[in-house]
Amino acid sequence: MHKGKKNYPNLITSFRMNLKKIILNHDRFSHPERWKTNALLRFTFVYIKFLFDLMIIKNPLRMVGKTYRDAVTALNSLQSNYANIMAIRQTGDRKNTMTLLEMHEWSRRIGYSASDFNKLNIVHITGTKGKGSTAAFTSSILGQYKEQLPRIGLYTSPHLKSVRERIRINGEPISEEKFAKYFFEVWDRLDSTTSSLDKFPHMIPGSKPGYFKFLTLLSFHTFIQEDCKSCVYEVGVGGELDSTNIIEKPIVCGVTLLGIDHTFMLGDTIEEIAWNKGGIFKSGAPAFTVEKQPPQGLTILKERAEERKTTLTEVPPFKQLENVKLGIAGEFQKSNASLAVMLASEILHTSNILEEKIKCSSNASIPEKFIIGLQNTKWEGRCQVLEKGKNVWYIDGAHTKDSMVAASTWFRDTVRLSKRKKILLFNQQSRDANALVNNLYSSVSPEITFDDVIFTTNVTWKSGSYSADLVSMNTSQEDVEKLKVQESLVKNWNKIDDNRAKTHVTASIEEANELIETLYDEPADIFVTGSLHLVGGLLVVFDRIDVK
Ligand SMILES: Nc1ncnc2c1ncn2[C@@H]1O[C@H](COP(=O)(O)OP(=O)(O)OP(=O)(O)O)[C@@H](O)[C@H]1O
Ligand SMILES: [Mg+2]
Ligand SMILES: [Mg+2]
Repeated sequence: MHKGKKNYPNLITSFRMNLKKIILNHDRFSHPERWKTNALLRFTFVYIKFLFDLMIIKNPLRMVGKTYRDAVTALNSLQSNYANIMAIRQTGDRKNTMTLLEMHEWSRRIGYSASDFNKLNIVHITGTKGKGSTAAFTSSILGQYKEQLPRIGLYTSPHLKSVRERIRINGEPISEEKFAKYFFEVWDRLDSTTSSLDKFPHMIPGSKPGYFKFLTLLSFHTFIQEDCKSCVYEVGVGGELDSTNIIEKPIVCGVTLLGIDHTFMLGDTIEEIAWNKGGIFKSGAPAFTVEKQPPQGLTILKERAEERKTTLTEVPPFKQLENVKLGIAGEFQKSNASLAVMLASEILHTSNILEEKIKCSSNASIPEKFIIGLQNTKWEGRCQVLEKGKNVWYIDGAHTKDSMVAASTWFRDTVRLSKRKKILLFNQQSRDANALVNNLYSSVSPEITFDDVIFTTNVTWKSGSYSADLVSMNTSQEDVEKLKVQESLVKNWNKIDDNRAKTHVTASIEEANELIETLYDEPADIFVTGSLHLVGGLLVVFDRIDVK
């Protein structure tokens, strides 16, 4: 038997030698009958072994504990963003100033310096609401220039169904195989290197970066390996101290709508939040922002731009987009799309693809390719309409006041003429869930009255488990188990709802979906909102049903 390394040529050689042995067996002449049976048995054995070895070669990760599932399990073992927030809450240390120093050190250990990332021609986007949508629009516009820019990277957060959604190339999540391959390359490089304990006391040998930092490093590795010509980066939280701020030379920066969120990390006022977001500005990279920012926030952004020796330009909604059906629904997406136009224009101009930058005024003329890119943008879980059987689902992962108002207004305007039953499916675990429901209620009333309201946990399955990709939840397990939040939401709803919709509580998303199926024989419009974890979990449940 050929004992060489398992690779394709060796496998063929070994297969051929085994066949030869079977044929040349001396039984062939002395005992022809016995030879036939033996030969058949041996041939079957050799053939099965060949197929088995081939499988190992074709899928090397499966056999050595480096599958996509293994990668997700390993990733989930890293410190979550939630744990990070809890630590900050306990220590009162909002400004975790070590983050960036550490990011440089982790990068060094996986074989890169920050200057390697500069080659990725980066668009860096921050803001409170609309980062992901703006990033998706920008990537889709750039994707229209395939000849000059064959590969566009896109790094966003959080994910809905699968963590792969965070690292995309040409708008598509990278494959499970590629995710696992690059994941373990980064993981193993971290395992085989160390940092000086004097300089980096947190980086004790064997320790790894937290969940988000790891994914940020993985995105750089992936985009460099895949030779991406331009990359669009969404900030995780804030800007100044975010791990994506290791980006030193973006081509252009964008700031979407500012609002109050992540106050534990960023501060309680719009000024503090704006200061943090303005931390991504870099000299040499012009910055753009949407119009109608809260004035105090805009003032701080302008100061930050000056301090960083760059310009900040407000982008008005472009007239030419008024009648364009954008790939992401919702009136407010017009401002995100307009911002994306300016960001893409900068990349295309510096790459010598567009001779002139697009003029930043409401009557600017926008090239046809831009319009097609905006129309073709795909972004699940934001103002998404899904028809399933007799029901229509209206899905939006809104979880802050502004986006709840925006999403509820979108639902109200989309279904106001429909005579169908109306159902609300809501989840929010860790924020002020009652306040969000109040925003929702006042935005849809009086036009929309719900027949049923379901408050669910964000647990995916009836068995009490989460889909593996959704384990990194920012949820206190204890609260989920006791359904505390949901019970309190029911009480609150009964206070605010004059029409007295029937209220229900479910312990999982799967259960909520089953309940909805049994509520009515007639069709219903179902509004799903409150958290991206609910939306992601529901889409996973739908996928399972579709497979069945
Ligand atoms: N300009 C806007 N005004 C109000 N709501 C918005 C705006 N843009 C997006 N949203 C809403 O915000 C939510 C998240 O959208 P998106 O993913 O684009 O934003 P994000 O900034 O990436 O949010 P996240 O904090 O979840 O990462 C969605 O519910 C969307 O409908
Ligand atoms: Mg956010
Ligand atoms: Mg996002």
